[in-house]
Amino acid sequence: MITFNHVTKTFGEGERALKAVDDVSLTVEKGDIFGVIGFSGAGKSTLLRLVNLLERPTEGEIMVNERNISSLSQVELRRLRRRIGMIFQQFNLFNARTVFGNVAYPLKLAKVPKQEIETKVTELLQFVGLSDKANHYPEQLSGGQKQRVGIARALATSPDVLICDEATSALDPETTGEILNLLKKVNEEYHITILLITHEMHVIKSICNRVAVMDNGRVIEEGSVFNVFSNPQTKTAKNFISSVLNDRLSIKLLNKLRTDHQGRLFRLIFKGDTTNKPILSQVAKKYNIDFNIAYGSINELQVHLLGNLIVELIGADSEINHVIAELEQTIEVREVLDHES
Ligand SMILES: Nc1ncnc2c1ncn2[C@@H]1O[C@H](COP(=O)(O)OP(=O)(O)OP(=O)(O)O)[C@@H](O)[C@H]1O
Repeated sequence: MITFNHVTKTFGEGERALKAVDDVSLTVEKGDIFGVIGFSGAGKSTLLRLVNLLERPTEGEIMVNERNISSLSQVELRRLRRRIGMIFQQFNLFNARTVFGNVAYPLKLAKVPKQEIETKVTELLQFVGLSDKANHYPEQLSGGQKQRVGIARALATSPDVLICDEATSALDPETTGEILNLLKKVNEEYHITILLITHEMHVIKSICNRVAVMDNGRVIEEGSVFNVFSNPQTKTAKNFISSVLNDRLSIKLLNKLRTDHQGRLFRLIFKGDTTNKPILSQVAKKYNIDFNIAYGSINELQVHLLGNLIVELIGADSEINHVIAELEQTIEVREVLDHES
């Protein structure tokens, strides 16, 4: 649906040239909720702005619905922009227009007949839960309500894609949850593909099925949320992920575990089906060793579970080695050393 093919965006020239987006290739499939995560300055906003040509790529091509958007005429570009709704961190509502007027605005621009506008806006306000606020002005609304108006307005032209620029960053955690649920509903009920950028991993964990991690303009990791979360390759991805999975130990806790547990410590990672099998107790019985659970966490990632246990294995070294070899056939096992990378 959206493909970036070796896309680079350079700002400035000569010594001052800066590659905000650097040789990015990725594909957002129809139906995805695709999240791009990165620290401030990683290039996320620029990447998003390239999709509707608010920025033009310096190199590479961007395909939307199999058409290279750089070759579109002005008329085609306007049509494309109607197929791509956008919502913003600061909502960008018109303060002088009512909630109804804000949502109706893109339809008025498209010269849709008045009666149709009335029907569409009424439907959308009901969808976002703001039917009773139609005649209110933005300043009378909470942040979450403003973002609901932003979402209704973005949906007015019945887009195929919704792009979200840090849509929940200005909201408190509870309201963030409500807006994320609403975005999921947009994806499921209106079948709209969503491309979002965020610096908060819990946003990715809550609603995305695919994720790309950006650093210094480059995509350094990309894949299904489950695969990237359960097997991150880069330090940046590991840091983002541990912030939500709660699976890394602080040095302080690790030292305490070392003092409390004299045996060897192992981290066991259970993915998918292995989370509900008594793998550990079966192997421990077979080799006559004891185990002590020192730490554990379990996370739900879409329909999959990802479990993390740190266990102390107590017994003869030769038996422990057998246990590890057998566990490794079904789950991931790592000995916990003095610090974890
Ligand atoms: N119009 C511009 N002119 C010059 N440099 C720019 C321009 N827009 C962005 N940049 C630079 O490109 C880099 C990437 O910026 P971008 O806003 O895309 O990052 P980001 O990941 O979205 O960060 P943030 O979350 O802080 O917005 C930054 O170094 C930024 O200063």
